Amino acid sequence: MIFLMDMQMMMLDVVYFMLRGCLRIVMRPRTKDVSGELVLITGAGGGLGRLFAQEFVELGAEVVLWDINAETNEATAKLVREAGGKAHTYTVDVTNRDKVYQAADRVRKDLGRDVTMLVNNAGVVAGRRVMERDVPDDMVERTLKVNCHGHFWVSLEQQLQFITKLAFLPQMKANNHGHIVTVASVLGLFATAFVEDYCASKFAAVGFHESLTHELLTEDDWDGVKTTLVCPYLVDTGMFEGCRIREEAELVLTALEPGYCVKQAMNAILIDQPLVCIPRITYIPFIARALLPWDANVATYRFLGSDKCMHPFIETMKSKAANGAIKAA
Ligand SMILES: NC(=O)C1=CN([C@@H]2O[C@H](COP(=O)(O)OP(=O)(O)OC[C@H]3O[C@@H](n4cnc5c(N)ncnc54)[C@H](OP(=O)(O)O)[C@@H]3O)[C@@H](O)[C@H]2O)C=CC1
Ligand SMILES: CC1=C(/C=C/C(C)=C/C=C/C(C)=C/C=O)C(C)(C)CCC1
Repeated sequence: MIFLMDMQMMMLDVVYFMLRGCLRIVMRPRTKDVSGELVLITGAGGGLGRLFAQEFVELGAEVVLWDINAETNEATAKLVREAGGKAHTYTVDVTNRDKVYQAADRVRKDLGRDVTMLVNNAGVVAGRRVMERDVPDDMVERTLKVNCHGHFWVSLEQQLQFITKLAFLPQMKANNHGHIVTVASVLGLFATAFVEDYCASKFAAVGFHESLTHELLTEDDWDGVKTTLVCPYLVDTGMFEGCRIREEAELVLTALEPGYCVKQAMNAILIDQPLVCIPRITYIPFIARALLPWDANVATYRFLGSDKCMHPFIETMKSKAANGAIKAA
């Protein structure tokens, strides 16, 4: 009897959330206020990280900028300060667990408050063929460490703060709010050829986000801690320079402007949306991957030229390495 009642409730929930999802496409829910939040962004010196910092500051938040590259990180801080915002920079390699914990401690001591929002954005790509042994083993490991393990060290540290709040700081428990943003990729939802290491790291980041989200939902005391998974298609930041699909397909699916990508991600974050694929059309291959037979997906990938989309990217990286623009293996 209880089982049947539970099943009825579950089905009502399913219908309700499906209807709500449809309604949200036409009627945007209210956005939350992030002014006064302390937002930590990893990879803040890079294309998307910098824009995230500027967006949050524009909305009245204070930002803590982490990057392995002190110079680009400072450049982001300068832009933020010029816009009248508050930025605090820390040179941190997110793959170094101990250094991450030390930096988190320093942030807490320096600012006298806890980080309330975290954007796990730092990422790398080798841009060489793993299966051809063009990528040194330590570079494969680095991709996994930055794009996946880093999320653990940075988030766990922040998560521990939330737990500490709940255990030791009842007034903060009453506030019960926070947000963990995982910047993954559409390549964490469906894969393409020649980027095995990158796809593995992004699929792992998606798994990390999903499990964490489920975990936060198991405790009522944590229901104010939100999560958002950001899965962009190719963005014009230079990270995947040269990556191309079939010319005709590019008319529908062009590389994203970094500013557009971050604005879309912010829209999702501000309404506590758990997942956003940018642009929306990329939900189709995500769903198709699960619904269509494998060979049917392969046929569409071939037709769209997405099976070989990384060839020109790898060639670009090779010539960059040959010109000394990036470090060769
Ligand atoms: N560009 C694209 O097409 C897409 C990107 N993404 C994801 O978006 C995120 C941002 O990418 P994007 O802005 O384009 O890339 P960028 O290379 O411009 O930015 C990444 C930043 O992360 C920093 N970083 C690298 N390793 C570490 C580390 N160990 N610790 C701390 N910081 C580190 C980089 O420093 P340095 O420059 O010194 O390496 C850089 O400043 C990444 O996670 C990426 O995977 C997702 C979909 C598409
Ligand atoms: C595989 C694939 C496609 C191409 C995807 C590409 C080219 C993604 C590039 C993503 C990048 C660079 C992400 C970085 O994190 C299409 C055309 C959507 C069709 C479905 C299958």
